[in-house]
Amino acid sequence: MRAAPLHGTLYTGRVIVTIDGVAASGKSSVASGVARALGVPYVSSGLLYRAATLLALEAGAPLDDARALLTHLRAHPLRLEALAGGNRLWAGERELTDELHSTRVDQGVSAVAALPEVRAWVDAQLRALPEPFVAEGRDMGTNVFPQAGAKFYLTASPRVRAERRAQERPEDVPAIEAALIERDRRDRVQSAPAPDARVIDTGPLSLEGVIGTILAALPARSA
Ligand SMILES: Nc1ncnc2c1ncn2[C@@H]1O[C@H](COP(=O)(O)OP(=O)(O)O)[C@@H](O)[C@H]1O
Ligand SMILES: Nc1ccn([C@@H]2O[C@H](COP(=O)(O)OP(=O)(O)O)[C@@H](O)[C@H]2O)c(=O)n1
Repeated sequence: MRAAPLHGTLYTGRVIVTIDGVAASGKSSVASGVARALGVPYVSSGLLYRAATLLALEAGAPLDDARALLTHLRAHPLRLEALAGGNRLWAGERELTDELHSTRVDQGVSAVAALPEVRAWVDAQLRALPEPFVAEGRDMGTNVFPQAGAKFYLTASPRVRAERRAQERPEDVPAIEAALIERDRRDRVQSAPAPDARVIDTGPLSLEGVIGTILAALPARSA
């Protein structure tokens, strides 16, 4: 059953929406907008993979060495602050948020995210967060929160995504597009729409249009 948008309504007690999708498809911007409309936080799972990658790069640890990475993560506990307006990521007293979207983290993160031990570690962090929230990433609707009441998967062409990302990165559009295509390839194993997810091509839509499409598609209580 389709129901009216729920602006301002506070759901209680469970994960209500998962928003997965390819790189730079709009997941965090859309998740933030949906979460604010619903009056709940959103959770950016990619920040945990990015933080693990940054710490490994800083330590000079090989990005395919799961044991070294987990030792490092245990020594530097990470904390995801799931604010509706924008997530923040801390390692102890140090805030990492502004360092997590660099080109070197972009390039390394898929290798770190491919390690099953790291994925299990991230999943445990996410499942420990207090519900309700909107969760965004690659496998929120498939692996981490399969019980979610409403699931979405965002796509857009590589060129559209690169043009958007070019507003946020120092590289030019063709370089960003090539890097996005490569990251999509490396992420393919951990990124597929859940069978019950609604796929939305964000290319022809505005940010507000995507948020509105999701809000309009939510069931009355995400039951
Ligand atoms: N129609 C749209 N849908 C989603 N994001 C859009 C749209 N148009 C522009 N954007 C912009 O695209 C950029 C990338 O979005 P972001 O939320 O960072 O994506 P992701 O979390 O998937 O990497 C942001 O600057 C966002 O505002
Ligand atoms: N649930 C998730 C979220 C992110 N990731 C990994 O983390 C990387 C960064 O994700 P992100 O959502 O922060 O960044 P964008 O891909 O949106 O730029 C992805 O390229 C994946 O390798 C994942 O494997 N599973």
